[in-house]
Amino acid sequence: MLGITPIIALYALLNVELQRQTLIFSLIFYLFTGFGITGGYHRYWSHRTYDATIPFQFVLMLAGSGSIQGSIKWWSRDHRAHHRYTDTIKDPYSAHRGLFWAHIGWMLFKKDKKNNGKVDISDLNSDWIVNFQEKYYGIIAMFMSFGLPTILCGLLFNDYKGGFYYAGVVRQVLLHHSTFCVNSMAHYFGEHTFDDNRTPRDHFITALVTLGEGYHNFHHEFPSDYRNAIKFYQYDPTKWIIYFFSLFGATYNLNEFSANEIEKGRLQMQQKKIDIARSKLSWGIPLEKLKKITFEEFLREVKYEKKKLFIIDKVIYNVEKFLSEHPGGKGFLISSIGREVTTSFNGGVYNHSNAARNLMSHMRYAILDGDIPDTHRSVEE
Ligand code: HEM
Repeated sequence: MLGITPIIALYALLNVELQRQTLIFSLIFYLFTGFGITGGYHRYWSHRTYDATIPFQFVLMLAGSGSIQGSIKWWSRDHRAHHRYTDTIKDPYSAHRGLFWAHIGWMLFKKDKKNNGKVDISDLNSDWIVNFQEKYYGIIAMFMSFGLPTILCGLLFNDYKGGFYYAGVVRQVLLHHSTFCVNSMAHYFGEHTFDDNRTPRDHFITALVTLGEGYHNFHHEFPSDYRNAIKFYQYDPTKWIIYFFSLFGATYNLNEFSANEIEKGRLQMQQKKIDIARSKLSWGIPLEKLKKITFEEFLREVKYEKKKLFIIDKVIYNVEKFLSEHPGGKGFLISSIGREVTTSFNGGVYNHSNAARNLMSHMRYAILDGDIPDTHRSVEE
């Protein structure tokens, strides 16, 4: 199927006329069958992120079958393994095996069965809709993917041929690759919003292509949430549709992860990024690594060794190289040498900016050991 349908789709694009009504129908049918995968196979059966009435589940099953992506049981089993063993050899579509493998290679090449990650699918085994679909999968999938669109376009617009080729084959090929992008693009492009230990990423473009599944970093962190992005305006039509049907009771118990925990994860990741950026900058010699000298030793160095030192907040600074660069003028610094000038620095003379305080860290010389006689403290001018 993966190899034949793209060739038929290409033939259709080059040879079969596309009517306007058939195009519109194909788009709607694309959304319908796509939602069968994102809202059905994925968020309902694989992750149980919400509950749904039996008729709604049945429609989800039919819609998902129409995308020809295997049975619910097969799809969800592999998907649970993907979550449990993300990026490892037991992950069926591990992104560590390359973009092509994650996108489609994992279905084209034979896999070693001993690498199949074990997951619990007891709930799927006891789900009668899942079992019904498993039993009649071939016939349901063929009818939903090709039969139904052909019949409907034929009866509605007298376009059986367009219905088969465009609403059937072309739609199905596009939908395949849209879903496959969740395993490939969503693990390669975008932001690690909540966790950067594994490959899933958040990206708006991937969300556009995949009916909202592109906020994949969020999804891997909070897979039990029915949403893939928490802000109502973030592009996730699957979330909107599930919510819309909850207004009529067709879906219910929509699970949302604790907002507090989501925010914690986001902030921790931001902190991690800040820490990495910080570590690339020079912040001066850390205070704990400075030598300690007494006030008498400090005075001796100033008097006999002619060092240009002064004290601010118990830290001794050497401003020798800074004298002529000081934006406030050389005079203020020279008159501060051999003194404790905390008050002057913090507003007594001038309240320095954050930039000045950062700059100052590069002039650290020593830590003051003990107290300072009052006669050597800051002056107010
Ligand atoms: C290592 C220590 C010091 C550093 C790195 C430093 C740095 C600076 C910098 C960057 C400015 C520009 C304005 C700003 O960014 O806030 C400035 C302005 C100034 N500083 Fe300092 N300063 C130091 C110590 C002192 C001391 C001890 C005094 C006074 C006793 C002083 C007095 C002034 C004055 C009066 C201005 C000018 C304000 C103006 O007219 O705009 N500074 N300093």
